[in-house]
Amino acid sequence: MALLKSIKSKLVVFATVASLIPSLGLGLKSIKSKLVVFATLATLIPSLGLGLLTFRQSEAQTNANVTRELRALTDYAGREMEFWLDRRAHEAHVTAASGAVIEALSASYQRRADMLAKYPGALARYLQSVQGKLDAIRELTVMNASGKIIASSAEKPAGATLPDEWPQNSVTEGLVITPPHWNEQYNTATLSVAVPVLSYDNVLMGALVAVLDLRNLQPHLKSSSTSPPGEVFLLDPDGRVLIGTLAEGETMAQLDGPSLRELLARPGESMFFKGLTRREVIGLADVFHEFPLTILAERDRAAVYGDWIELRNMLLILVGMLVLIVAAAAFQMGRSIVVPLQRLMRAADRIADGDLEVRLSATRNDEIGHLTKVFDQMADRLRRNHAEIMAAHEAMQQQNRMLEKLSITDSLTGLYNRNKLDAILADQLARFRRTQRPFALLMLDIDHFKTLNDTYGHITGDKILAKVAQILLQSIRSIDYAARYGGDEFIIILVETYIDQAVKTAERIRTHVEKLTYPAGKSTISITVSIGAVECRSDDSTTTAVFSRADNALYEAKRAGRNQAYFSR
Ligand SMILES: Nc1nc2c(ncn2[C@@H]2O[C@H](COP(=O)(O)OP(=O)(O)OP(=O)(O)O)[C@@H](O)[C@H]2O)c(=O)[nH]1
Repeated sequence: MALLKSIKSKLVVFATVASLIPSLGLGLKSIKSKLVVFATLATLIPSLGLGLLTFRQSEAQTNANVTRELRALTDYAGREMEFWLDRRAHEAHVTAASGAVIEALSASYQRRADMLAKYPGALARYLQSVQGKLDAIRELTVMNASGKIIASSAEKPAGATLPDEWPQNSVTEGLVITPPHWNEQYNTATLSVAVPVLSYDNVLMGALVAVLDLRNLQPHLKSSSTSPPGEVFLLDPDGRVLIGTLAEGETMAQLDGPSLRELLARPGESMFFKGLTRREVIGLADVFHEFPLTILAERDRAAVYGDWIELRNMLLILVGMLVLIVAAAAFQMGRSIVVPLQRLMRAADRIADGDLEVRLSATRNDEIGHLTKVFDQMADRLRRNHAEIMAAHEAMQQQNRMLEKLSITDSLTGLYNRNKLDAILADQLARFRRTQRPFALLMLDIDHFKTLNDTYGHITGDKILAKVAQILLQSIRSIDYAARYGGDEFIIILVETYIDQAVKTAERIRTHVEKLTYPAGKSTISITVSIGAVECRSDDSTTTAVFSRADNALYEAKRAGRNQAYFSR
């Protein structure tokens, strides 16, 4: 039973732990663990509930059946005992009514010395002969009315202590039974039956006491064919076993006090207790009405409930396995939902982080597969839109760059325009103030350009302007600036340059321009430039001041005959 109990408790603990593990491990936050817990509970509660309910009912039914059978056993034993006693009483009555007994007691009663001397021996032999024929009787003793033993079948008659009221009882009831007890002399459980011996004229002369061997009753306690299974015992008032139906060799202990008291307190009611063989039994007691004798019927509990317990354990194992299977299926189902969802979540996170190169391939045809497909389409559309936006952005940036360039470029020559020139000059002036490193400014003007225009036309004039711009760009460093100031005037800013170096650059430009020849029909155009050069000074408070000084220098160059560079410090 201890083993079965432990299996049962293990299963209960297992089922509880199995249902708790996912919830403990995952804190019931994920869909997966929620599904597992739900499926486990949905399986565990109805199957365990229904199963246990059924088993409770079947246990109650089994209990009722066993109780009924045990009652049948005690009833049967009680009836058999009564029959047996009746038969023994009858045998005692017949013996008591025999002439030998009556005459012997008559002699004693009449105090006839001759008879008294003759009868005891003869009576004893008679009693021995009768007792020898009756299996259930161990001793027959004849007593006179005052309780004195007249004769006995036994050498040492056990005698009997007859109750004080015996003479009356014996006449009226005809029978006195002493409580059964363990008889050391005969080494068996016995009880004594005393029947009155009456004279022929119905006067009580004495009694015949028969000592009955209860072992003789033992085969009658249970019917081998009709009695239900179980063992029957007769107990004395202290709970000691007098006889029982147990097979020979089975050792029997005394019933423990509390169990005995409880059994006696509820006669006919079954209960579980440690039986006489120290095994767990279900049993009930009945009290014999004639005298203090308890009839105990019991059955081995394992034998009664063995099948039931096995079935219950099977149910628990089945439920445990069912829970495991369902939990595993739910876990798998949860996984099949959660894993693709996690894939989708990771992909969504990557998109949220700006990585649009996410592609999921939908391998399933269910809702998740549909969701994955839609997600892929959305990501595709997002990629296309993003590419379009990026292309538009790039185009816009290019346009902006072009616009920016146009806004600072002279369209005819490709040099910086006047606006940009103003900004560059302001910047250089500020830089000079910061670093005290001067820059130089060259102002150029094509000589007699009006005449050239007038002679060869404006288009040729434009081409000459572009050629001069080209020479300017080729003549300066990459850090320097060249701009068209307006009409046929150009400005060059030489960064971190003193006037001496500036004059050299101006001279180089002048020479290049002078050497320039441009074909125009049959003739060739040659041009010259006049250049005014200045170095910025600390008293140049504005860009206009620098321009003004450069303009003056140019004017001086023109005035000096053109095709020359003039500088002022
Ligand atoms: N082809 C062409 N001519 C221009 C352009 N802008 C201005 N001009 C002309 O350039 C001429 C400039 O003449 P000026 O600088 O005043 O006089 P000049 O003939 O060069 O004489 P000096 O400068 O004194 O040597 C004018 O006739 C303008 O019409 C232009 O973009 N293209």
